[in-house]
Amino acid sequence: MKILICGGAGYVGSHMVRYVLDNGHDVVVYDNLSTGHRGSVPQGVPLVHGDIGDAGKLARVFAEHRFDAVMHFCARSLVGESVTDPYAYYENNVGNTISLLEAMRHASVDRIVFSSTAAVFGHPVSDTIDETHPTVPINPYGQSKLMIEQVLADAAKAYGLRSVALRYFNAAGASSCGSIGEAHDPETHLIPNVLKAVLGQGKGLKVFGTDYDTRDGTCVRDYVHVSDLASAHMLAIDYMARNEGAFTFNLGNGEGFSVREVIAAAEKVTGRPVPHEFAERRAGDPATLVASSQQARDELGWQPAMARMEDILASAWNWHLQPRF
Ligand SMILES: NC(=O)c1ccc[n+]([C@@H]2O[C@H](COP(=O)([O-])OP(=O)(O)OC[C@H]3O[C@@H](n4cnc5c(N)ncnc54)[C@H](O)[C@@H]3O)[C@@H](O)[C@H]2O)c1
Ligand SMILES: O=c1ccn([C@@H]2O[C@H](COP(=O)(O)OP(=O)(O)O[C@H]3O[C@H](CO)[C@H](O)[C@H](O)[C@H]3O)[C@@H](O)[C@H]2O)c(=O)[nH]1
Repeated sequence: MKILICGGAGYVGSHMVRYVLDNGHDVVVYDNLSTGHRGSVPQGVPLVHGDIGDAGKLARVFAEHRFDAVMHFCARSLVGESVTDPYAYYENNVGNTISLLEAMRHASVDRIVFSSTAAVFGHPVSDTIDETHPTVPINPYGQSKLMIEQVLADAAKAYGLRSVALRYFNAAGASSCGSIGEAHDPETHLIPNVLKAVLGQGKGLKVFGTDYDTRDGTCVRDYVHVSDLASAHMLAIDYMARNEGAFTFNLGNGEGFSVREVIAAAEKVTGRPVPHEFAERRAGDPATLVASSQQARDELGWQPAMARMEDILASAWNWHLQPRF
């Protein structure tokens, strides 16, 4: 197969590129490098430096290659920024995604895997979140992703588009070879900030909130390894070959870790203390987000291989010791 990976220079996308290549398929990366890195795209993989909002450039790429499917990782994805600058989020995550979908339609490419998020659910009403959980996003980021899930459902009916929206919980970890990892600037995610604190990098780790209704007062999240997210995308491509329509799956390991537990596990894995201080709650953080991924296991045949927190942290630590870009 030949797959167009939009956002393939970013964190999750660059792990996807390697996974697709390792499985013997061809890849073209399309990325505007707004948050991605040229250096994270492997040598020899075509990288088109372009924006998915640029209909002309997209049309040329679709005319030049015959793609079997698209994987779409492009987004703005900072929850706080989405609250202060919602236009930018709706423009990129909704408007530009529709431009990509239009380009696919014109080129008769009818399969897409879309990066959705646990942020579509808002405040959970059950201990674990499955696909039947209500979707009531509490910020424009989550809302923008939910809007595209709706667009994909409508496009299935109107144009016969096949799609799988994968709602990742908290993506984490790095490639086993240590060549790529999580390199956002600014970095807002917990695990990289914990490991930077170990290394004395960054502004110092702050634990946002200690008065949540959780076992130790800090927020609980379900961390899922990037390579397991990648395997789910390949399974989603297989799934679309067998099934017509628009589908959504939740991707997590079904186990929650509090911020304090992540810090403790990082101290164990690195053998070093994690300097940190306690701070006010961060706006827009639900207390607990834990997935039920039974549907992904049953229907996609998904089996996470790096589900243990120690393994996730060890892979991230390996990269943080020698970040390449
Ligand atoms: N990281 C997580 O924990 C997480 C969790 C849930 C969902 N997601 C979603 O997964 C996807 C990937 O996340 P990530 O952490 O790898 O983000 P990232 O910022 O590292 O990667 C996004 C990539 O898309 C590119 N991009 C953005 N807008 C573009 C545009 N208009 N045209 C072309 N390229 C564009 C960026 O340059 C970057 O390379 C996003 O859609 C995000 O919302 C991430
Ligand atoms: O320096 C930090 C960073 C994070 N946290 C806490 O650690 C937990 C995890 O925070 P992350 O920023 O790592 O991830 P989020 O849970 O905020 O993830 C949200 O944003 C992601 C995209 O950035 C995904 O879309 C995801 O689905 C969505 O829930 C939160 O309780 C947060 O308050 C800290 O205490 N200190």
